[in-house]
Amino acid sequence: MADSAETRKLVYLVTGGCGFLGEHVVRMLLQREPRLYELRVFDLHLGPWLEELKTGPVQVTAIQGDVTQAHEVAAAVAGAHVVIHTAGLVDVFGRASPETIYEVNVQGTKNVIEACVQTGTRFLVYTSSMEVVGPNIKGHPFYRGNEDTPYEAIHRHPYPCSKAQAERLVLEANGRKVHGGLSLVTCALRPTGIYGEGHQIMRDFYHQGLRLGGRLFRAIPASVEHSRVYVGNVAWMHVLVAQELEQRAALMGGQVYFCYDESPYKSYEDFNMEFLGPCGLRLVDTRLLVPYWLLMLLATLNALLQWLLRPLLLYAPLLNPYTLAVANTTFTVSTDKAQRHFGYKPLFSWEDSRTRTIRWVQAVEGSAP
Ligand SMILES: NC(=O)C1=CN([C@@H]2O[C@H](COP(=O)(O)OP(=O)(O)OC[C@H]3O[C@@H](n4cnc5c(N)ncnc54)[C@H](O)[C@@H]3O)[C@@H](O)[C@H]2O)C=CC1
Ligand SMILES: CC(C)CCC[C@@H](C)[C@H]1CC[C@H]2[C@@H]3[C@H](O)CC4=CC(=O)CC[C@]4(C)[C@H]3CC[C@]12C
Repeated sequence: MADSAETRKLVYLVTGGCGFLGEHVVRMLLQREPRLYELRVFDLHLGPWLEELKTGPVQVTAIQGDVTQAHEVAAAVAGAHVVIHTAGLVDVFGRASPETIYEVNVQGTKNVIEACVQTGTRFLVYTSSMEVVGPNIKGHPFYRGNEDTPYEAIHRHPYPCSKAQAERLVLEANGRKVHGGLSLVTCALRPTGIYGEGHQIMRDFYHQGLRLGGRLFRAIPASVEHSRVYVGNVAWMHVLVAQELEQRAALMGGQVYFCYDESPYKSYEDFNMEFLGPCGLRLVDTRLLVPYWLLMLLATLNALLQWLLRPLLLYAPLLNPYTLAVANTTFTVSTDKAQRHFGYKPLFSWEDSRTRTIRWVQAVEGSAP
């Protein structure tokens, strides 16, 4: 569509717009939404990179705010046509308290919904998570499942519990009357493990490998497969849903969609090695040396240490009972619901996603050959 002033009339708000996914959503909107007049980026922590975005035809408004504060959310939402709500505490490492996780992920989402209703914003896209489904506390595998696959979604950990509650609130809000008398149209997207430029856990793995002399020690059997999805494709799905939600409200309203692309099914560690291998790391297979019971013992000791040290410092290693359980339970998605409902196709191929991620690891860690 030609870039002309009369086509630019929409106001978008992205909460969590300075996060790993949020930044990619912001940049994707600027590249792929020709109707954009104003892009509001709402985050607790604003990134300096936002300044470079203010030189284009779209008005980029940086809003430092807290989704737990209803009045701040209402002020940011007022006048927006679409809200893409990605803000959240993504914590399975014990960094934040369960109360804080609930406050941000559930109460924060309630505040966004109520702000849409009070100010008349009609379209809300929520970033949910695969964790709303599983893996469950019984360790049941979810093998090539889709949005309709029966699965006993039982959670105890604060993070998946909070995401499940928030998703339910968003879906239940679909159809509510907003200020002005029209209906709210909501939709929730469920990414699996997101990877790509800006993925902090990938960076943590790389640093761990450097500390261990260029080696990482396998803790997860190669047979345990996880679905992963490239951040650029997750961002693209968010933008496409936002663009299609008005025209396809009857079909898409109140629906959930897994985020997927052509990334291969692999164990979490083997998948990471697709990027860390070309950066010089090697995965040492230690399944004979480090049996599961020993890993469970180490994970439990980490949790105990975290609890003991909490008054003094934050000790939050990757390995804890929850991450070990999730990593050791197959969770793979096979679906085309997003394509059937709103024509989604991945924007980035697996080869492109892999190359971009490798280049990012090499660039940020100075390991380029
Ligand atoms: N990283 C992953 O593998 C997956 C992430 N998700 C979901 O995607 C969303 C984004 O996750 P990531 O980008 O990975 O996390 P992130 O931590 O990089 O980004 C979250 C953003 O939300 C902001 N935020 C946190 N608390 C806030 C508050 N009280 N008020 C305003 N902003 C606040 C943070 O400052 C951050 O910029 C989250 O909702 C998460 O649950 C879903 C599936 C997988
Ligand atoms: C035994 C090892 C030390 C474990 C290392 C891998 C773990 C840190 C990660 C294995 C699976 C990851 C989670 C999964 O991708 C699903 C997720 C969805 C989200 O919404 C947020 C992130 C996460 C919980 C993700 C976190 C890291 C793992 C537990």
